[in-house]
Amino acid sequence: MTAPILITGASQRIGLAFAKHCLERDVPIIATYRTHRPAVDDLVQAGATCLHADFASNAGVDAFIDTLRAQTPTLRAIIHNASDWLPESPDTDPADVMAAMMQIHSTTPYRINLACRDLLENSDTPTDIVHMTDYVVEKGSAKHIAYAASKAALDNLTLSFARLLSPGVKVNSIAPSLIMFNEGDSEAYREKTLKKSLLGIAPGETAAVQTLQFLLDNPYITGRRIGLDGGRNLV
Ligand SMILES: NC(=O)C1=CN([C@@H]2O[C@H](COP(=O)(O)OP(=O)(O)OC[C@H]3O[C@@H](n4cnc5c(N)ncnc54)[C@H](OP(=O)(O)O)[C@@H]3O)[C@@H](O)[C@H]2O)C=CC1
Ligand SMILES: Nc1nc2c(c(=O)[nH]1)N=C([C@H](O)[C@@H](O)CO)CN2
Repeated sequence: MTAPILITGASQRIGLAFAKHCLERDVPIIATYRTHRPAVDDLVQAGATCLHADFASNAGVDAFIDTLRAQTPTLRAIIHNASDWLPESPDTDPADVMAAMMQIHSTTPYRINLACRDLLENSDTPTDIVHMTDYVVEKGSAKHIAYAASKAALDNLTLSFARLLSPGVKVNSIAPSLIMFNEGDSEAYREKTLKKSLLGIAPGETAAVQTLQFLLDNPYITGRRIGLDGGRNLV
């Protein structure tokens, strides 16, 4: 029986694309969703186990962990993909922005990794944790300060968990910059953002899926950050 891959935040965009990619390769998937979309029903139809989870509170994280552990005795990988891209705003208390960003991007992966390490270690072949971070861990962000700090915390979790879980579990980050736009992004924003990298494109979900698969397939990379950013660091 092939151990399943857990991917969080898989009801849309990159998470959904990776879940579909795995199912097409007959790799079992446990996908979390917060919002029930038709895509969740499609994943179930395709054979995925879809679990509702809201990681905004520790109670929600712990309830998910209990459900996950009742679902499977082993995992092939954990992909921490769930994320909110919250900007600072005059309407929001900065303390609330920081708390929300740290909760989803740092506390949630931290608690799940510690509580579920045995599901990864119960394997006679290498297993993986992948943290989806962001290029801004290198540079910060003037408009998403708490978001960037929380992704930098996640980037650092990669180093600690790589040390803690070696040699059985590889732990890496993927640090994307623009992968895909959001509905409603203006033409002006799109034009400005495309110019931020050398390659000047929004590659789409496939670029992230390819990078995830590369890490799962590679037996000799751990504790590393893979920049998926079109050369943004050189602009
Ligand atoms: N898209 C891009 O260009 C870039 C993406 N990244 C990173 O790559 C990853 C994937 O990006 P993308 O696909 O755009 O991500 P999304 O913005 O689409 O978010 C992924 C999912 O996270 C889920 N989520 C958010 N908050 C919570 C919560 N409190 N509890 C449970 N689930 C939650 C949402 O669930 P639901 O919809 O079900 O409510 C959402 O579908 C993210 O970590 C992102 O930060 C980094 C740089 C660029
Ligand atoms: N959870 C999300 N994080 C991020 C998103 C997103 O849509 N959801 N988008 C970006 C931008 O594409 C940014 O990289 C453009 O410079 C960043 N993070």
